[in-house]
Amino acid sequence: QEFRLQPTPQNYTVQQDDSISIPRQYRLMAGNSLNNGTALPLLRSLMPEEAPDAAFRIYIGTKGDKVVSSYRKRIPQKSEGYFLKIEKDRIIIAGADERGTYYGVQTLAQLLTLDKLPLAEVADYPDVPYRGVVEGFYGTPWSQEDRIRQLDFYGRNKMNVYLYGPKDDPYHSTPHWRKPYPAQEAERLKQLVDRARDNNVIFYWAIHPGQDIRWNEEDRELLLQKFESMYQLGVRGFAVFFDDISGEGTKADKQAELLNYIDNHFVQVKKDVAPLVMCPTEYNKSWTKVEGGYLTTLGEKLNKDIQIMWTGNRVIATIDRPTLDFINPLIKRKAYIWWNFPVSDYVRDHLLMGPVYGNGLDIEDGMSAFVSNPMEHAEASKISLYSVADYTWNMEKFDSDTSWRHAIKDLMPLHAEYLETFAAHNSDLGKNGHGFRREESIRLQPALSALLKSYLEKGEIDETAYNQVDEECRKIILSADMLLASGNENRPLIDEIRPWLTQFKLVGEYGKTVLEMMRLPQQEEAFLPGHAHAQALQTLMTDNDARYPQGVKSGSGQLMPTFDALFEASTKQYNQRFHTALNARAVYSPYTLESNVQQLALLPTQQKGKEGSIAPSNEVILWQAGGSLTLSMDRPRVLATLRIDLGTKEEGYTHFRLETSLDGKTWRNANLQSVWKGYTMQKADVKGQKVLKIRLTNTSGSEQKVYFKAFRLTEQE
Ligand SMILES: CC(=O)N[C@H]1CNC[C@@H](O)[C@@H](O)[C@@H]1O
Repeated sequence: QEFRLQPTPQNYTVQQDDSISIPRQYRLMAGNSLNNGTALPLLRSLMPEEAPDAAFRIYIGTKGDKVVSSYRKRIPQKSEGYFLKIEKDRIIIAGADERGTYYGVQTLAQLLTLDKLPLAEVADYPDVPYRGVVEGFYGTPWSQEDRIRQLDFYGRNKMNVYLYGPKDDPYHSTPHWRKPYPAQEAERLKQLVDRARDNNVIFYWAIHPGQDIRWNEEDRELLLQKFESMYQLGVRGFAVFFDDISGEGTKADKQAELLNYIDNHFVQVKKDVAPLVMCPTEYNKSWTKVEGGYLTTLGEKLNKDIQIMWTGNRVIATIDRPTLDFINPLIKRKAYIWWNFPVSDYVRDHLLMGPVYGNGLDIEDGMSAFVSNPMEHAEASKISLYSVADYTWNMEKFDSDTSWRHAIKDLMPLHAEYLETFAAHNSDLGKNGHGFRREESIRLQPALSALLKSYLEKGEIDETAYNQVDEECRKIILSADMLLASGNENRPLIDEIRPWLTQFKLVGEYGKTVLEMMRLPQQEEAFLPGHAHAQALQTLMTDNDARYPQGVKSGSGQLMPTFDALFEASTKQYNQRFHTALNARAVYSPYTLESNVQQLALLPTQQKGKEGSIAPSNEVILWQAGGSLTLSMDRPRVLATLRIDLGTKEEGYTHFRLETSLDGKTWRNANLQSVWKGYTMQKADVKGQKVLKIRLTNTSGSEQKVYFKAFRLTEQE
């Protein structure tokens, strides 16, 4: 693929017919303003040979430095803007500010990867003021090495903020947000803060106190002391997240009072701290009752420089002009977008490796920030993050597919074609509680549907489509093997996605086996081995790695549904022809969920062996009075255990009634016994009971706010 600068610059011209060889030595003319910045160290790391008498010169400085005064008018008048010019005997890098100058050097770094330096002129600046990542997901927090690599990646891609807020860090959230980090963790955080500075990234440390904060002076002082301890580690950006909580901590006026206090007595006092950021409890439109006044209270009371985060019209949503036209007037400032993609903590059996698309290309003026909440798989998230960097720097010129392909090449240049095959078929989320879906297997979709359509409707094989799908299955198997054997090119990535690569290969083999079956439903003997092999592959694809209790899904959007449908159709044909009863069901979940509780209705059910479950939800569930959830079996089954965790203490369960039924008409109570304290995990005494349905109803007469952390059953052997 052709060379491109990343992110796409606002203005970039090259003299086509000319270039210079990269100077071995150069005389550096640097402005004083850069003395303790990171632009010079970066430049020196790229071009090591400084020589006072060298003919070639590099002029580098920020607006106001004498050394670049003659280029002053060429510097874009925009925060973090820069002017870069390569001439025969000199390079000029002039920034609107220190970070702009640093970005000019990052752009030069990319040009230096070419064999010869083009006589280029770049006048560049970012569209969105704050661009980057919020590590804000549930699940295994990123490791120290993950974060170091991420910060270097943000520097190269001109992202300027990283917000540290992993939900499962006990010192970020309940129970230890009031306590300073133990020495070892503190030291690691200090390393990250230093690495962020090297990459000109503002390191924000976020606190998530809302689940148990008390609105009193003691907690306020404890929170400020915690911020002070982080400031001592070098942190210069602070955030308070009030998402996914219920109870006292959700009050807007109290939240505003606390934030203003922090702003007035900490942020404004320190003078070298970035604007305070907060995540509201009502952080998306589907949960907001405007007349309730939560958002307007924040909009009116919060100091104007405090940033307010927003995930869009729903928890997981793309961002467009109507989204911003709704929220900005309410909060009386530009929303600080928290984009919940490619986060996968609600679909942990999937990887989200597809293109970044669906956000408006004309909304740069409507937001103060756009930060992505990524997957717990740091390296794999870089495909999306590369494109988020591209999109937020130059929105109008953003091209989703071009950016996606370059993101893949950036991640694994030597294996890009194989990683692209893998990523193309691992992008949809599958059925999920948020109803958010993505395109998958886009290029193969026409062949998949043509193959299926002709086979189902006419029992015929569309040879063109057949050959395309067959060829793709070959590429899938090859890609999986090539990536698994790719050695040190990007070992951290392969370590993260290895279970999905193994699964991906099985999907390819399953596809080939099903394609062979399609040719044989009239052959009494020859059909059988293929059918048996297909079933073996189905077993291997569902009983995958015990280390991934949440399961591992690959190609679930298009490939697997097509292959399963073809497996069923060919087997049904065979059974009709030879009056046999071969199993013709490929994918089979014996459990179905029905609910009139909006946030539960779409949750997928899972089965692994004798265990059945409803996928948990991360957010607080607004469970209306009389609302119920019913899990139905395909036939009566004998239960061993049922575990339900609503994340509430003992008394919370008194608001609910659990019932079982054998026929869906007559119901009997199953009472809930507590099995351990803390977040009470509940067990229902259904041992040995044969049931067809299980129903959980809010019988309290009023709306209940609970979590939905677990709903798991086991059947008797
Ligand atoms: C503001 C927000 O989205 N908070 C939560 C809850 N919503 C999305 C989840 O997947 C989490 O990753 C996220 O941390």
